[in-house]
Amino acid sequence: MASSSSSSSSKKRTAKDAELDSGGKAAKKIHPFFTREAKEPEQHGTFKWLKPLGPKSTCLHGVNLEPPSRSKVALFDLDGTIIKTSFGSKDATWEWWRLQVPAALKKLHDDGYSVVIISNQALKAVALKAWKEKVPSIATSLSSLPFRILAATAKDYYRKPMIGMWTELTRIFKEDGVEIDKSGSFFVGDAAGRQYPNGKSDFSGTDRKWASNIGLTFHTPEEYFLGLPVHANFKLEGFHVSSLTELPPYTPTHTALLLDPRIPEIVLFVGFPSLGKTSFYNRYFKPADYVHINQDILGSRPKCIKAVDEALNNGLACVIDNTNRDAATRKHYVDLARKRKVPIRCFHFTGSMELAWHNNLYRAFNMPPSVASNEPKRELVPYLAYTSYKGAFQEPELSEGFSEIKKINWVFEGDEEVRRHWSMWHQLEGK
Ligand SMILES: Nc1ncnc2c1ncn2[C@@H]1O[C@H](COP(=O)(O)OP(=O)(O)OP(=O)(O)O)[C@@H](O)[C@H]1O
Repeated sequence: MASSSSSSSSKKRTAKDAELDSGGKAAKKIHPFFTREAKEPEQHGTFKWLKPLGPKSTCLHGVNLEPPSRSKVALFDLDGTIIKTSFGSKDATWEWWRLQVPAALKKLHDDGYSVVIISNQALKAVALKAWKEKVPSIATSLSSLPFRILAATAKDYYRKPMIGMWTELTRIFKEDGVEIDKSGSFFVGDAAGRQYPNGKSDFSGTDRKWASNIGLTFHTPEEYFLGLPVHANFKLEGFHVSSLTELPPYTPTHTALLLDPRIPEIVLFVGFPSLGKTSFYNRYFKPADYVHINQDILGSRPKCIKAVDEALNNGLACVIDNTNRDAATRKHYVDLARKRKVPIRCFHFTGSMELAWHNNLYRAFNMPPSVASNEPKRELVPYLAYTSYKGAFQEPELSEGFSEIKKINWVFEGDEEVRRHWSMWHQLEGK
């Protein structure tokens, strides 16, 4: 089935598939550079690169001297904050962002803070190699300052504004018996979404989003190092769940979700990947013993059709939980319903592509343990699956042979902790 072919592979993604990033492009594979170095710490003067973190070693981890784990943490972005931006440069030269920076960092250490640098560095291998040489050279200039650095080298869970580097940091501190005091800690970064009177704006708002996701006080470098007034005019771009309007869970039409009296029928779902179709099935149809038909699980459309046929033979109703994006795909099931003389209802999940992509990132990277322990582990579905759904989508129509089309709206379900995670900024690239 064309519509679900992209999502169908998603439940069985291999590690290779999972390296696809948003935009459907092949993500940077982990360069052998990382795997070679992973074994031994690399010592450069007082600085050493430790074993990279994460299942795919995509989070570089280094320390200058022996940084103490303290409950108050002063966190800094690197490029455009501690040093002048030289992003992607292939040489290891650098300059302080402003001359005040080293003394300010030293003072924080003396005042009882842990100093930690948090950086996005999804660079090509040559630039990354230069960058890895640059950090020890910065450390040499800060030789008496113990600090820790974490750097996300891929477009994954570690990349700001995703909170992976924070999760690792809290874990490292916990191993030292230290709970980070969020209210006494702060983050300084230049990617603040600032809008300027001349019409220009910051290249992104990623640092401010990261602080907001975690609940940390945020400062720009100008505010923190130079004492300039707070720059209040900022705009964070991209999808945030606060933009969703509240809607009823489904359109009131002539039938309830479950038919009364219950008869064998086909319920066919239509909607972007990760828009909550399976969750909806589990919540409403599973308890009513509807058979779950899913091409990701069964492997092919003929197998789905066979399974539907068998369910109907046994007097059961079933749900086709695929993306079913176009009329040609849906026709296979409409024809089967006609042949078996049972009704077929279409449930169209109307949430946007932005919401679906957001849920995809949430599901792959940011579900709280209470949800993750109840759902199968799912890799990130490539962005291409969303754009191809959108490109080929045909609005379902009664004339296709449905007895009813019900619109299913997104309604958040979950407790405060689930909402906290789901409401974070989820983004792998762009603004
Ligand atoms: N109503 C909801 N409230 C909160 N979270 C939800 C809700 N529905 C789904 N989710 C979460 O969104 C993510 C995607 O949901 P789900 O896996 O059900 O989507 P799907 O449409 O079946 O995806 P696919 O087509 O890729 O199989 C999951 O992590 C799920 O926990």
